[in-house]
Amino acid sequence: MAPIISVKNLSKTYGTGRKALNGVSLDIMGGEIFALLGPNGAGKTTLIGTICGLVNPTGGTVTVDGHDIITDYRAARELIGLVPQELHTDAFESVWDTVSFSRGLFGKPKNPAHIEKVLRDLSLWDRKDSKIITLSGGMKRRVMIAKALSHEPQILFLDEPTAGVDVELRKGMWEVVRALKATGVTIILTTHYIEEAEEMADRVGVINHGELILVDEKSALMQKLGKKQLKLHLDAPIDTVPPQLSAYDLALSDDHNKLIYTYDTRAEHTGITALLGDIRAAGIRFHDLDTSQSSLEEIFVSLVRT
Ligand SMILES: Nc1ncnc2c1ncn2[C@@H]1O[C@H](COP(=O)(O)OP(=O)(O)OP(=O)(O)O)[C@@H](O)[C@H]1O
Repeated sequence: MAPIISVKNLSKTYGTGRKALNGVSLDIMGGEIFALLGPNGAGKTTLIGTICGLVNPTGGTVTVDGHDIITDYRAARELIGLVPQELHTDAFESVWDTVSFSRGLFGKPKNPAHIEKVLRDLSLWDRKDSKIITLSGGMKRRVMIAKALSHEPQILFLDEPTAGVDVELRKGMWEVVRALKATGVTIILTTHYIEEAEEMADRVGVINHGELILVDEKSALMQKLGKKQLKLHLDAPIDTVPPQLSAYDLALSDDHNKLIYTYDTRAEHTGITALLGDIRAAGIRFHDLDTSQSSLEEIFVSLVRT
């Protein structure tokens, strides 16, 4: 199957000299949900903006369903719906009008049946006559999606769809995105939340300093990223990790008061039970323990290092 989006050796250097994309190549397959992960300033918005024709690349090519985004801009852009990070709609317009207007911007003839379907799919139908200003935050975000879907695109870009929303709303948004996938729309989303990528994506790409450092099936990536740490607070400091515990690859904190065990949350056996038994056998006592999950930021750092 040919990819619906094909990015080849894409580069972008802004007028300031800032290199935001450096030789990015990526194929997106029709019907998949692709999550683009990356720390602030990694180049996610620049990559999306370039594919959507909002940012001019300085090198490389992008085709959308075979249409070059520069030489065949209109055809490429028509296939794409973009939901930007910020909500900017006219607060005093009705839901129906604002979504219908978005369709008009693409020069598409009126199609009330499609607008109705989009609003129903996004659970906005009973608010179609409400002014945007009267809607909750979650509804406003769904209006942004409805606007992006108004011209019947095959591909939907969501830039940080759940940034700053509470857990409840985030879950609602995930359901909306899953339902859209079921209608055959290809979805590319950017996120800081590893949980979001884990919940939704078929594949995940990690971008850092303008380079795509990893693209993988979600399940494979989560295996690599799903590291947790167990910290044991010792009764008394120790000089070194005793040799009989060498199999666990333990680290000793700088103050020699804590033993740190890194394990894989998704492995069948974490090894914690055996470790605690062997620590006791080695005569080491501890009075407290805690666990922590590596943050996305830390994961990126470790990915970049390897
Ligand atoms: N219009 C611009 N002019 C100059 N530099 C820019 C411009 N837009 C972005 N940059 C720079 O390019 C780099 C990539 O920015 P980009 O917005 O693509 O990152 P991002 O991964 O989307 O970050 P965030 O998660 O903060 O949105 C950053 O260093 C940013 O400061």
